[in-house]
Amino acid sequence: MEKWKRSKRSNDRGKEGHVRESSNNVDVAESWMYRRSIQWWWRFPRRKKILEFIFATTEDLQTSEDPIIRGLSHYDRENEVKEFLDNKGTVKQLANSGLVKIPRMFVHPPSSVPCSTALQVPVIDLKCHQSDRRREIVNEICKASETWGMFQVINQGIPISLMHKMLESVQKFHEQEEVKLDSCTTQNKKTVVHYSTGTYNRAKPANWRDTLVCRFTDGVVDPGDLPIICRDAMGEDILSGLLSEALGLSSDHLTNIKCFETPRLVCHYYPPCPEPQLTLGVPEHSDPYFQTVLLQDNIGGLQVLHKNYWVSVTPLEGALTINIGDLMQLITNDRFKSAVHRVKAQGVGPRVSAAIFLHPVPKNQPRYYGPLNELLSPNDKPLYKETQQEEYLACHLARKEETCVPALFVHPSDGIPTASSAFLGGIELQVPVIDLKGYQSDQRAEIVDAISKAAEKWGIFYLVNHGIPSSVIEKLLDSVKKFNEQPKEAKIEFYSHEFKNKVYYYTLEPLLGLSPAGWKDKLVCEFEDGHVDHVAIPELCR
Ligand SMILES: O=C(O)CCC(=O)C(=O)O
Ligand SMILES: [Fe+2]
Repeated sequence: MEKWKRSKRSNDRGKEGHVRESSNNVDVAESWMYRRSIQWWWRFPRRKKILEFIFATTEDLQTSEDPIIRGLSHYDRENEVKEFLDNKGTVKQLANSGLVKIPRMFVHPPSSVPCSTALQVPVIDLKCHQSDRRREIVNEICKASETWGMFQVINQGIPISLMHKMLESVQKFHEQEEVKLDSCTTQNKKTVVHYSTGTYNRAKPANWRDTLVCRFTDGVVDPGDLPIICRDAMGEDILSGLLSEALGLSSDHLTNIKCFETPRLVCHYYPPCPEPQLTLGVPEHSDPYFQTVLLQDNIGGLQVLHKNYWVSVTPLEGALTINIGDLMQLITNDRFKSAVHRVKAQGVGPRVSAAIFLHPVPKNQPRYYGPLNELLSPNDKPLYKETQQEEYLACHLARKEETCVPALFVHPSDGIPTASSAFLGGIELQVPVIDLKGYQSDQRAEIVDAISKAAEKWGIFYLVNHGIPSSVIEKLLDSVKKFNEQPKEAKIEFYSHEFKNKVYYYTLEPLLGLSPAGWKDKLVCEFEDGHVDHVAIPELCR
């Protein structure tokens, strides 16, 4: 499962991530590097960001309206979190305080994926689903689940007045004079209700929303525990039948294997945000369950990733949004796609939504799910091993933790595995080590032979006994470290993208281009004519 997630993301990014320069006006008198730097510098407006970043004061960074610049500013997160929690700890409370700049902890890195208004999430009319239109509806659901992983349904039989009532009650809950966090965490045998505005003890950006979660732990849902709209189970019986048929299975198949056994109700409240371009209500994710049924109000903000574009799920009166989850993708062996989606913060609102996540059987009766045999033809390989929900969830959460690197630095995966053992399939995988001892005497022929082989096969090798004292090597590494660890002010005199200089220090070079940033800062000292200009070198490194 982990594998597909990574490659899926990286493919998406890869498509737009690698734009190469073409240099048609070749002037042989100029060095390639210099020409390229000039082209970059003038061609892309992102050079402005570099200038802003270099010359910014801490205050400029902290108040910039640019998410890249603001996101690079340092801040005392612990203090911000404390202040937020001391001040009642809800985003609604924060929004109501009249602030014009959002706290730094809410700043999310910008997405490198563009938005599209040309594409439209499918809308499927379920009217007459039990009669002559059923075949047509099943086909539409099948196509939408295979290509989008998300669609809206209308005429599913739930009265619009009930939908409004549900959203109103969510709004009322969140707008209570004082929502007491502790008293909301009630626990009885059947239901756990948990009110939260997020987890702040991680380095990840905080989300611009408050959330109420109701979990029905043992799978036995007491209708009295549920808001009225959920008592109709959001029409999930209808959908379960239609989805089963869309897969060519009998209509009770998904119900029989208990895909939708345990619902979890999540009620979100997204207050209006003074800087909506800097934050997110829900960051990019897929739902790690079988299916989600979502009711949203008319504010908008939900977006789904499709063909490498963010596409808005336009609010439609009386519609429910159906979202295929990871486990559905797993049992259909990738036929149905789990939708990657996010919720953008809005300047207006509040926005209110209620989602029902459909899980399989509860924790105390674990059940394993793998690609369904019924869906595998003799030539199909199951793409996933069997897993149970808890195991999958743990994996999903761990993966979420990994991805807190700003989008600017995310590189597409090359898909090449790393050989962690020295032997792979019986072949020795170790970079050659060549001992230079005796290179001027009897060992010379042997050494030359080893170098020739290593150069042909590997293109890289270690040298030992090369005559450079280890104290010199240590000193060099130490000076590199010391140079980089100096305060910004000490390094700024070397900061340059003019590759004509003999010594230059730079970082974030891709702000000039379109490829992802490297996780490094770089000091370059060029001695083209073999003449080392000591004065040009930073003192620490001489
Ligand atoms: O509020 C929404 O529109 C979507 C929320 C969501 O994606 C989630 O809770 O997983
Ligand atoms: Fe979601």
